[in-house]
Amino acid sequence: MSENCNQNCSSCSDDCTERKEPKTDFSEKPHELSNIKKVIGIVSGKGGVGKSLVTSMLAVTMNRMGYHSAILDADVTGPSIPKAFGIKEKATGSEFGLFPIKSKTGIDIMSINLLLENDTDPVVWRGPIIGNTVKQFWTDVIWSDVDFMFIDMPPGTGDVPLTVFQSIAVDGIIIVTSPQELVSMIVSKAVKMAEMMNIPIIGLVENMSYFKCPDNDKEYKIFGDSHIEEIAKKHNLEVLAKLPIDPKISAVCDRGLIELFDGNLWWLKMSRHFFELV
Ligand SMILES: Nc1ncnc2c1ncn2[C@@H]1O[C@H](COP(=O)(O)OP(=O)(O)OP(=O)(O)O)[C@@H](O)[C@H]1O
Repeated sequence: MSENCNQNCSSCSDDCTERKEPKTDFSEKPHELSNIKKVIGIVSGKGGVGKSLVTSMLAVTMNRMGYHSAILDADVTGPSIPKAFGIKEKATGSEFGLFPIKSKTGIDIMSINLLLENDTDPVVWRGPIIGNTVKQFWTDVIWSDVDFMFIDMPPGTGDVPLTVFQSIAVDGIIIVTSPQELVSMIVSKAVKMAEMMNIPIIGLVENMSYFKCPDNDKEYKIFGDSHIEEIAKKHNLEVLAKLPIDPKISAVCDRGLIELFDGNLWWLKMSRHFFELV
C-alpha cells in the first residue's frame, strides 16, 4: 500500500495488493495517422522558470542531430512556443484531422495560438476544457513520423497537468526549476505526481542558475544559492543541467529566432538521456 494511501482507489494509480477497484484507464490513442516514437514532458512547479525555453531548445537540439522533433504546447493559458519560433501562420486541417505547423528547420508544432484568431486573445477557459483541448492536440492532430515529441506542460501539479499525464503516454519527464526558496517543496510535488502516474523522471534542470558577467567572467547568483544538488539527492535524481541567465537566449526568443541559438554543451548532454529511453 502507498504511504500516501487515502483509501480512495479511484484517485490512485498504484497497483497495490490492497486495491479495491480496478484501475481506470484514461489513456487516449494518438490519431490513427500519427506515428510518434518517444514523448518527453517538460514540467515545472510554477510558471516563468523557463519550461518553454527548455522544451524548445531540446526540440531544436534533437532536430539538429537529425531526429524529427515535434512540440505539443500543452501550456494553453500561456502559450509561448509559437513566439519563440516566430510562427505567425495558423494551423490548417482536413477531413482527417489537424496538421501541425512546420518551423523553419522542420520541427512540427501545435499550440492553441495556432488556432486562435488573435494571438493576444486570452484563454479564459476552465480546467476541463483546457484539459480536453490538450487531449485533442494528441488525438486529432496528425503527427507524422515523429522521433521525439516534447510536451510543454502546463505549470504546476493541478487539474490540467493531471489530465495530460493520464491521457498521453509520456515516456519520461524533465522537471525545470529556478534557484529560489520553495524549490524543494515544488520539486517534491512534481516528483510525487510523476510517481503516482508511474512516469519515469529523466532528471532536473536548474534554469537561471547564475549569470556570468562578460566584463570579469565572475559568476553571480542572481536568484540566490542553488540547492538543486541536495534536492536531487533526496529524490535520487540526476541534475541534468544548471543553465545560466543568458541575455542572448531571451533576445532570440523575443525575435522568434530560437532555432538560430547556437546552444551549449548542456543541451547535448541532456539529449543523451533520450537515447536511453529508446
Ligand atoms: N536562462 C535564461 N536566460 C535568459 N532568459 C531566459 C532564460 N530562461 C528563460 N528566459 C526567458 O524568461 C522568460 C520565461 O521563460 P519561459 O517562457 O521559458 O518560462 P515558462 O516556465 O515556460 O513560463 P510559463 O509557465 O509562464 O509559460 C522568457 O522570456 C524566456 O526567454
